[in-house]
Amino acid sequence: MRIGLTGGIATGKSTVSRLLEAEGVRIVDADVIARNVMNPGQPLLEAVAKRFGPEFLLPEGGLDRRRMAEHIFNRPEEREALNAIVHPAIRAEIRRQVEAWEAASPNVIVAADIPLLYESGLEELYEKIVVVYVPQEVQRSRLMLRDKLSPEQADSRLNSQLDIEEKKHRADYVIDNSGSMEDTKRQVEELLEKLRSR
Ligand SMILES: CC(C)(COP(=O)(O)OP(=O)(O)OC[C@H]1O[C@@H](n2cnc3c(N)ncnc32)[C@H](O)[C@@H]1O)[C@@H](O)C(=O)NCCC(=O)NCCS
Ligand SMILES: Nc1ncnc2c1ncn2[C@@H]1O[C@H](COP(=O)(O)OP(=O)(O)OP(=O)(O)O)[C@@H](O)[C@H]1O
Repeated sequence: MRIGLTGGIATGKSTVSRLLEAEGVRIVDADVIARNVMNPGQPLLEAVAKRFGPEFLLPEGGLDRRRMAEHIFNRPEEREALNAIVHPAIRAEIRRQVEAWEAASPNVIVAADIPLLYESGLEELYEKIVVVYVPQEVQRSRLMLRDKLSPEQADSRLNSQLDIEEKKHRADYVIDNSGSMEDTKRQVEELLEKLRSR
């Protein structure tokens, strides 16, 4: 069974992924894949340098992530340009990993953790979609704290994504991660019970 796991930036997708993994769910992580397709030497980096300029690459050959983040999160057209270069490769690799887990064991539950699942129109690829939700104020303060961002930097990232309330509204299942870790863990267990009894 294929589950899409999404939410907004810093709502707790990785936290929920770890809880699911401890219960035997196989995880495919789009952020990790996105990083790997831009490791030094990866062909996509050439396309990035061609479109954005060589100053977006580090001397060691990898992507200058900080610089690219500053550049794209306030500029929708530039963000779209980066997405157009990297998203096809990310999608192909997500698919490859999901299929590999399924081929390895027939009854497995695979959860693909994809922050931009709705923004990229990937709903149809998953049987059920789980949204990890916190209210935007909680999201904003956890984001600033974790990534040491200014309020302006945090807001530009938040504004680059579909509103978390909209994602909650569209979800098949919602995990509310605004309470304690224990509370989230209980919800994850309940979710798995529902998924396994289907
Ligand atoms: C811009 C980059 C270099 C910034 O790197 P940085 O290390 O600061 O952030 P990181 O990759 O850990 O992403 C953190 C979060 O930002 C959000 N985010 C990242 N890219 C985007 C984007 N193109 N649009 C909207 N939100 C995004 C996601 O919620 C993600 O979980 C990097 O995010 C990137 O390469 N983005 C393009 C690929 C992408 O879309 N990745 C996210 C989904 S697969
Ligand atoms: N229930 C909770 N209570 C308090 N803090 C939490 C809780 N869940 C997660 N956090 C913290 O909030 C931050 C965001 O969580 P996490 O990294 O899991 O989010 P994410 O959705 O995976 O983020 P991203 O989209 O950037 O990958 C982290 O610093 C995490 O430690």
